[in-house]
Amino acid sequence: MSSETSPHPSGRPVGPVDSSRVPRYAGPATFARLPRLDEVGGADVAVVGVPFDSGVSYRPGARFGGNAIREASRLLRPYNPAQDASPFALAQVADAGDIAVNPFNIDEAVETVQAAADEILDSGARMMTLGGDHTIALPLLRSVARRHGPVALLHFDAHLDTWDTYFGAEYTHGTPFRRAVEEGVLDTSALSHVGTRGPLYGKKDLDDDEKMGFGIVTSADVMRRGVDEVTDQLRQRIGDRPLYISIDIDVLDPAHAPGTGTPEAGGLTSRELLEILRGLAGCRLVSADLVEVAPAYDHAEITSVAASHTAYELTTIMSRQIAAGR
Ligand SMILES: N=C(N)NCCCC(=O)O
Ligand SMILES: [Zn+2]
Ligand SMILES: [Zn+2]
Repeated sequence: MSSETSPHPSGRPVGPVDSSRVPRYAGPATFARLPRLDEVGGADVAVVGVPFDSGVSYRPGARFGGNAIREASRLLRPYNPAQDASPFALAQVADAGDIAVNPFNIDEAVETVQAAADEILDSGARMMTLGGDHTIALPLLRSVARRHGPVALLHFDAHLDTWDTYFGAEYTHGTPFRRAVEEGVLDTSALSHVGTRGPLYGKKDLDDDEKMGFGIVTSADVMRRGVDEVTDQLRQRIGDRPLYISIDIDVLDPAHAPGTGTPEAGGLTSRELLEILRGLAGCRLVSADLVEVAPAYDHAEITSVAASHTAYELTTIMSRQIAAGR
């Protein structure tokens, strides 16, 4: 397969396969048709799949999310006009494959994800994870905090995911951010949920969440106040802190993302999500995850296409930061 840019030893990043020469539906899928990490030796941004969904409370299937996003990402192109940037020319972005996580033992899976993330971050790369359920945000945040100290968090989700336990279990997809606050891996002066909606177990859910330091921009706030105002507010809260963005695809309305495990009506449009992300382009984004894509419930790749574009905006933000030396 031919590549658009020359190999890394020449000093220039290896870009995606040229889709004007090799049909975009040909060959095994990597994210955005980028090279595999082992083909380029090292990366500035490592895209990595996390095939894990043993922490879910309802529909399973997010273990298949990473590969569905890779398949849908075949249609991404190398220039991002919304951010006026060619993300894969500004930095070496590569597909690092999947982390081999134990589906039968959540504690072990959490450790495996953390160890794999440590290895990626220790190489100096930023990390964009694809797939998995929201349980994995905890080990990813532990790893990011080990490198950067407590980070600002922007959490896009229908749900708070700051609940305490399910069936007595501490590590589930509904509890990662409570654990993260307890463990001190988050900068509690800069925590925001975006897109929150839907029924809760009780008002205490919100009281607990506020005590942990979270601010909430609900899905209805985005609709009423508009993308620009909301994004300004988020940007101010983040400031120059190292930032982690965690995106649960169920932040989107089920019309925009049916392929997910715990859908809630009344969510963001994919246009709103993409525009909010673009408005965060100047932020010091150190790593990000995109979770809860469950392809078995998807139709016509609606969810995985939205997810692939979301990951594209995130990798563009990271590449621009790298090119700017931040
Ligand atoms: N989709 C995520 N991450 N969490 C949803 C948990 C909602 C619940 O079962 O109560
Ligand atoms: Zn959710
Ligand atoms: Zn979630």
